[in-house]
Amino acid sequence: MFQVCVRAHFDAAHFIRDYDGDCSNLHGHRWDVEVCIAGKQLDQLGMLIDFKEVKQSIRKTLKLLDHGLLNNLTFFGPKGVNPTAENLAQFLFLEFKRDLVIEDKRLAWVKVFESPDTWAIFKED
Ligand SMILES: Nc1nc2c(c(=O)[nH]1)N=C([C@H](O)[C@H](O)COP(=O)(O)OP(=O)(O)OP(=O)(O)O)CN2
Ligand SMILES: [Zn+2]
Repeated sequence: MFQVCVRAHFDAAHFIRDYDGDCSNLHGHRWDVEVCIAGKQLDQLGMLIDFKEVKQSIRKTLKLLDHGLLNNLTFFGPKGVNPTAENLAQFLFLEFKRDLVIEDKRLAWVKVFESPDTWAIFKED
């Protein structure tokens, strides 16, 4: 089994509703995002998937979030879930899964770093 992973980042603000502490105030992060695709079969070039393909898809999605307020997205709005690293990892997983054409491969996991020392991972069971 191979895994091909790409890292990208974006900057965005958020606040965590009902949080007992500073994180309920509006503040920003540089969010680092890692996306990994898994599969068994390499192509004739020896690639599971071209890094370029993955980067294009990720950059397109992250551009929509860059310099924005995550709480403004419906997913993280008043009727949605809080924009924690965990929920952001799930949100991005669903976005990438919809956008990436990966045929015989699968989206293995998405990792979201809120800081160099703190991160969350979402993957399907
Ligand atoms: N499991 C999670 N815990 C927390 C999340 C999260 O997304 N998932 N988010 C936050 C806040 O967004 C906050 O910005 C980060 O808090 P913290 O790590 O405490 O940040 P500090 O810069 O204050 O860290 P120090 O090391 O204490 O300076 C909170 N928790
Ligand atoms: Zn935060």
